[in-house]
Amino acid sequence: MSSTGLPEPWTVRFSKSKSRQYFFNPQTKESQWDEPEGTDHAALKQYLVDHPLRVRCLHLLIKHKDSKRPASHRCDPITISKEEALEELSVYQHKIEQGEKFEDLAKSRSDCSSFKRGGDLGSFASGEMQPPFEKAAFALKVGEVSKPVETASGVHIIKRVA
Ligand SMILES: O=C(N[C@H](Cc1nc2ccccc2[nH]1)C(=O)O)c1cc2ccccc2s1
Repeated sequence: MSSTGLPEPWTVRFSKSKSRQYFFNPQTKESQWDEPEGTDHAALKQYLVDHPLRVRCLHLLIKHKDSKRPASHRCDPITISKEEALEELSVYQHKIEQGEKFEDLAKSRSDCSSFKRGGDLGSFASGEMQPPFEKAAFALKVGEVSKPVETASGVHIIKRVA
């Protein structure tokens, strides 16, 4: 039995088209919706808590002059340095720690087009977002807020919501 609770060599994956998890056997190339015979259901449940297949996050992005797309609905072009962006982000980090609503802060300040949705990026799987963002997002527990995360887009605070 592997740490997944599934009998070897079965793995658990996520079907985007059907928006649900499925099970895949890399040896036989079989795939199926139902848990394979002999699955330890409690162990699989815990595994998926510790290794979510997808997460849903809000984020607040502050871009800087070296961002890969230094443009924003808020102002063009973006001229602040990365250090200034990090300085400003720490102000928002403090506001969040003081209980201000993440969505409101993202709506008013984020340079990502997701600002319209309170910074909501929807749910995503591994491989869909820039690696530093993915690493930080998947390390969060539901409800947790990250420390500043740097990507090619700028500097972010991430809140995992699911
Ligand atoms: O890449 C996007 N927006 C970029 C900025 C950006 N770069 C990111 C990098 C990682 C995660 C989110 C990110 N947002 C932009 O507006 O210049 C996305 C916008 C949206 C909007 C809704 C859902 C997903 C996404 S991903």
